[in-house]
Amino acid sequence: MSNTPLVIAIDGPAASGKGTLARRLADYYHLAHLDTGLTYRAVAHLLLARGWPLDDTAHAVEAARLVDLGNLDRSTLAAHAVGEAASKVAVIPEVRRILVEKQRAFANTPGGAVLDGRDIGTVVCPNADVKLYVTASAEVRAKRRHDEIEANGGQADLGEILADIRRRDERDTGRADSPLKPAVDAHLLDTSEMDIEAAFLAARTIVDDVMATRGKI
Ligand SMILES: Nc1ncnc2c1ncn2[C@@H]1O[C@H](COP(=O)(O)OP(=O)(O)OP(=O)(O)O)[C@@H](O)[C@H]1O
Ligand SMILES: Nc1ccn([C@@H]2O[C@H](COP(=O)(O)O)[C@@H](O)[C@H]2O)c(=O)n1
Repeated sequence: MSNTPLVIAIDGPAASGKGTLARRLADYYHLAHLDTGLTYRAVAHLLLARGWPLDDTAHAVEAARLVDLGNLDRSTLAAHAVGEAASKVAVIPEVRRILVEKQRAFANTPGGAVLDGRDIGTVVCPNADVKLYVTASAEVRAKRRHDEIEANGGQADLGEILADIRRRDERDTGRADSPLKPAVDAHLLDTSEMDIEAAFLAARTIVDDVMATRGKI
């Protein structure tokens, strides 16, 4: 087995299950994990908290510089409205440049890392050892997000969530800078008909196969 640190890049649309897979894979292969969506959420959260417009580049840049990867509070940033706002600040190239620099530094964690987001395989870690593009139909993703909100004691309307997911997909795939798309060398994983365990097993099989081919395991 080689000592080269393993870097796994996971991309995909909202609620596709990439975060769940990233956490499971990081745990299994003993790698550090970064949910890069939280970095865009942190910028949006700061703008919202200070009452600054989401398209105000100067303030968004200031907020991006303040993002501390060691201090991303998932519970504060998880709110649906913050996710929506994040996809608006994510279109600002200057914000992306600052956050991508921080994400790349994380990817260089000595023991290896898993990063999940929208542009990890294409922009942040183009040389990642393994790239996964995790997807599922918009209907399946909306149902998963709906069930997640209800399981956490919230109330959710499936139709509204589906509309939000479609809007977010459009914004993420349609922006000029670093749009969401599979890297040419990404392995596609459609989890529409897989539960979490099946998706994890499929992802592990891909990682193990790639690493075996490259002589790293
Ligand atoms: N294969 C699966 N089958 C059923 N439920 C799943 C599956 N994968 C993930 N989930 C559930 O779907 C919800 C969304 O998953 P997750 O948060 O991992 O998605 P995500 O792609 O990281 O979303 P976002 O980009 O919005 O953060 C969670 O409640 C998770 O438990
Ligand atoms: N690498 C990334 C990660 C996220 N974004 C944007 O942030 C929004 C929120 O992300 P979540 O994964 O937490 O839902 C997302 O809709 C993207 O617009 C990004 O651009 N690049």
